[in-house]
Amino acid sequence: MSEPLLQAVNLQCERDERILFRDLSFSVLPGTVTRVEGPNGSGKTTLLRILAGLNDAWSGDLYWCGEPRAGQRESFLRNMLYLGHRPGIKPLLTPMENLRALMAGRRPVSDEVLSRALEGTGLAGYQKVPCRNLSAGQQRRVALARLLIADEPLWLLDEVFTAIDADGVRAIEALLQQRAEEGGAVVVTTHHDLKLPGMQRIVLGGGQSDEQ
Ligand SMILES: Nc1ncnc2c1ncn2[C@@H]1O[C@H](COP(=O)(O)OP(=O)(O)OP(=O)(O)O)[C@@H](O)[C@H]1O
Repeated sequence: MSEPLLQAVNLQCERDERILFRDLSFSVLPGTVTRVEGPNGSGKTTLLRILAGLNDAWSGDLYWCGEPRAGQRESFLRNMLYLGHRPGIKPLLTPMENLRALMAGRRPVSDEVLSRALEGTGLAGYQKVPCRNLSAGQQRRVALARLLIADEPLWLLDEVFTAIDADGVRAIEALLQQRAEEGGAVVVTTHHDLKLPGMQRIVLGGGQSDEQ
């Protein structure tokens, strides 16, 4: 079996004197999609932010490619893509400008590639419209265009299906599956009834983790 990209051992997180999860252990293997599920407030976003390195209020161990993640910050950040539950785009900027900003500090990408990614998420003709004039779903699609130019093997995606129509949902599902088939790994929180072959589930809020 291949080595996990990410491994969590006995993770625990407490918020406002309430334990969100404890003894949470799982491995994120290359070629897999993992769905984090649970009711509102069960800690899905918190867990994803912990995995992404954006939340330090936890105990336990996290490993990146078999080594403690803390000692591999640079490699981890270079190879991980995190999309938060808000689209995280700037309303005054156009989709092109936003996508360019989302790629900043990563690698140079031509306008042609950015434009094709926006077209790929259904935003043809909107590349130069300020994002404040786009619908909620279109704004989400600006952020999702980032996935079409992502070469990071690990994707951590928080509620990316929010405000997306049925065709868009199918397109995202296909994208997640494709990333896994290419040898990457995806961890996604969602209330959407995501079902993919071999999908691993992490159930928060009193449930248990298993594999479908
Ligand atoms: N910045 C914060 N400071 C203190 N408590 C917080 C903070 N963010 C979230 N919490 C608390 O942590 C708990 C888990 O929140 P979290 O957003 O991780 O849940 P979730 O499972 O993603 O919920 P939802 O399905 O509603 O998105 C909640 O009880 C929330 O009140």
